[in-house]
Amino acid sequence: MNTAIATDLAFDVRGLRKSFGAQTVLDGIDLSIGRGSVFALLGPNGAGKTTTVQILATLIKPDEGTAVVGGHSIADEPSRVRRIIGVTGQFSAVDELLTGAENLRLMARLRHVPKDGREALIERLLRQFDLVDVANKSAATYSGGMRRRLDLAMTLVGDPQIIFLDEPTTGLDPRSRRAMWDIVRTLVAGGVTLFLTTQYLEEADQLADRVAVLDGGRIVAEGTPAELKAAVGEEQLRLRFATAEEVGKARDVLAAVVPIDLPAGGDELELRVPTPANGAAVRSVLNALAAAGVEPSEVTTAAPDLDDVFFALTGAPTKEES
Ligand SMILES: Nc1ncnc2c1ncn2[C@@H]1O[C@H](COP(=O)(O)OP(=O)(O)OP(=O)(O)O)[C@@H](O)[C@H]1O
Repeated sequence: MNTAIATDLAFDVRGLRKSFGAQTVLDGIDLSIGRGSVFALLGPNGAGKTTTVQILATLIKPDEGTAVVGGHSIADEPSRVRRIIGVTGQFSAVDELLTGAENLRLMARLRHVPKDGREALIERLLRQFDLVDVANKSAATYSGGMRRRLDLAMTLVGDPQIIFLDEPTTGLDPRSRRAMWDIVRTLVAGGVTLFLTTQYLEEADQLADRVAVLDGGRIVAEGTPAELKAAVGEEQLRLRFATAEEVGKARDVLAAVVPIDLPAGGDELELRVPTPANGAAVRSVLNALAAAGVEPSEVTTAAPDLDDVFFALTGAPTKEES
């Protein structure tokens, strides 16, 4: 019996909870994600991103809560959910002993792609994912980027409506990361819904229509990347100093000028000061510093990034679990 629920939502998630032993990993997660959009679940290592994906992909069960994925309840119709999703995770489905083409062929059989369409599909995917030249080489010889592309190509066999990408670019070099982003953009143009997890703020910013920030088992913020950035002001002054001592001094001086805790910058020699990017505002910051005898070695203005958003929301920089 098909008890599909009519909805414009690809995901309708209410009150998901999950603990492992005494450790509460998800402490009440609600999500509404429209069809055809890219959603990014952003959080540091150990925040519970993979656990969320595993629950929504019906690989593990939540302790509490409900989720409707592509119109099907994960509790009542897990096999229907499985039929319309594809999952690429940190544990890839690629069989290293097989070639790229053989991996795709195996997946086509598993996904019941009709026999007469299989080879054409495999050729198309090899082309789409730039794997034609290595199609007949064993996957064990592939670079990290090639393996990730093959994994994603395998996920597309069977035309899933919803694709989970669990940290798709972790460990890839910048070039492979950009290549993966381009592939993701092509997928979205084709109409699929993407549920992406990432620790990279820039990745969420680049790809996602909406972002949710997961911290301490809860969603601490949700919105478009632009909305989240707006939460920390439109502009910031980035001040770089020569020594940590100068940074400390500047922090004390600016505490009187800017009435918020200053987030640390990309490294400990940078301070990020939320301020309008106009002459008067910038001058007042620099004058206050000069009066105290602290001179930044470098001054730039920039839009805040999602690192700043994370700091503003949680009072701490993104932290990996210890
Ligand atoms: N099967 C399990 N048994 C016990 N603990 C688990 C299990 N799966 C996950 N955990 C724990 O749950 C927490 C969240 O893990 P999860 O993998 O969901 O985080 P994550 O946000 O995906 O992190 P990462 O970026 O490291 O993959 C971690 O502390 C992890 O050790």
